[in-house]
Amino acid sequence: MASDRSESTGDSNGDRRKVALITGITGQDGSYLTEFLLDKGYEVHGLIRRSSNFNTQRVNHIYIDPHNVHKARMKLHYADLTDASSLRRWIDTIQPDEVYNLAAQSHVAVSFEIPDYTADVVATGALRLLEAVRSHISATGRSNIRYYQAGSSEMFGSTPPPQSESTPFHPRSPYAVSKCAAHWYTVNYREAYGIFACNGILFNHESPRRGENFVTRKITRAVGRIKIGLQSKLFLGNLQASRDWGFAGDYVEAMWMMLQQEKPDDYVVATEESHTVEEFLEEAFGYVGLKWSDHVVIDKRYFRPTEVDNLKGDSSKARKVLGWKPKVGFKQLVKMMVDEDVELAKREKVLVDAGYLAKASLPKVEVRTCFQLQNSCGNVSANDKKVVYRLIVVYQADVNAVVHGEASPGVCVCSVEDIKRVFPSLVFSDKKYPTCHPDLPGFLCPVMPSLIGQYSTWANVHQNTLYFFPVTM
Ligand SMILES: C[C@H]1O[C@H](OP(=O)(O)OP(=O)(O)OC[C@H]2O[C@@H](n3cnc4c(=O)[nH]c(N)nc43)[C@H](O)[C@@H]2O)[C@@H](O)[C@@H](O)C1=O
Repeated sequence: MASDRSESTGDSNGDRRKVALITGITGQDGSYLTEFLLDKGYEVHGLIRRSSNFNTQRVNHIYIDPHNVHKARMKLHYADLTDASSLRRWIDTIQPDEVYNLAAQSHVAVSFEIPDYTADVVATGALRLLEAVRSHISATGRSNIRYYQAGSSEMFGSTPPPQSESTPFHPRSPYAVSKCAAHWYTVNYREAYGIFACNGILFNHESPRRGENFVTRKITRAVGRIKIGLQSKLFLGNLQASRDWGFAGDYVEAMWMMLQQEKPDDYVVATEESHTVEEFLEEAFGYVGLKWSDHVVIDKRYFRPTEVDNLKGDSSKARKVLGWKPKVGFKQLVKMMVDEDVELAKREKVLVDAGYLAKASLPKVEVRTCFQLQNSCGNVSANDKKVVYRLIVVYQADVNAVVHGEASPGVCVCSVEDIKRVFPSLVFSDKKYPTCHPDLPGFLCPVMPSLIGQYSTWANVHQNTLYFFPVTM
């Protein structure tokens, strides 16, 4: 994996290539920036974290066997923002012209769960990298090295829009506080040591490569799977939060532009348009002819202890000084993501239909009527016209993942259609297992929460078992 820069830093004319070092190269932005820099003729080195699973999916299409030194202009090295010695060693070895610090624990909600780690990587990690650059310059005299720090609109937090470079920060999560620290470390190293260091304050930027637990991708993945019949419900948190969503491919160009200026500075990068999560839903589901309200269920677990309500950037400085502007608008971005995720769902469907995905992710399912449960509603006759039957699934996390597109164990109530979609091989006999009343509304019948509370405490309710319960109308 490792190599130094001396093997391949010249192009075919013998001119020295520019060399970039990227932390976070395996992420969404890292992959787009790598493609962008390779197109510009750079040699790109990426620092990656050791993981027992391969985590390089987003750059695999760029990777060329490093034994082919003339072609392999992207190289990967093991390092970690929590390991100062690895950062200094790779900067000394690679001798980059430009350093892009894109690595982070970047999930805002997760930062409430692992605040210490988030601060270590996002805040102190940036400090370690700046310090590695500073000490490298001091040891080698290579003072032309340029540093880019990935800042975030989350730093503005509760400060009302529009937000520009002069808007005060009011961070609302451990992630955002850590990004503020990284921002000010960068300013301080610029002022204290004269390092060419820039902060890009990027508003939300999305793409088909976005991680699947950020809200836009979570929505477009679900739209694809719902459209293809692999999923029926989507669980989300606060739909009223508003974000300025742009296309990640456009934003990496702004990062590079900042480092090509005469003087280092800080820039807001944004589309200057803001939409709520609900508007994103409307656009994404509407694009494939679905109604989001038929599928979305609000789940409190996705609400954050402190929310950022409204982000809308003022990127006039970047537009004026850098000459940057976004090429992809909101509708085009949603369309691009949904199109890709419908294709992805089609590929998943092939595996499900061939029995491969189902084998891996679905346990065997048993079907029972409530009459088979001890002390249950055996006194209700299946022929009683006042009684309609609901299907209750008691399931494990992996079945749940298919039913809901989420992953937590529990009890859920769904329609027979949902169950048929999830378990296509189940045979439903009207005689043996009565189906739901056709007029029964929606997904969760109003009487069902009490039933769930009642039955889920039963000792003899089995996992991976479908139960029919009678509901008196
Ligand atoms: C610029 C900034 O951009 C990103 O941070 P984010 O804005 O928190 O992004 P997100 O997609 O996680 O949430 C957007 C909004 O959507 C709401 N929301 C509702 N329901 C769900 C939900 O189910 N999941 C998620 N993730 N969010 C949900 C959630 O409460 C929030 O208001 C990161 O790249 C970050 O690294 C960064 O720097």
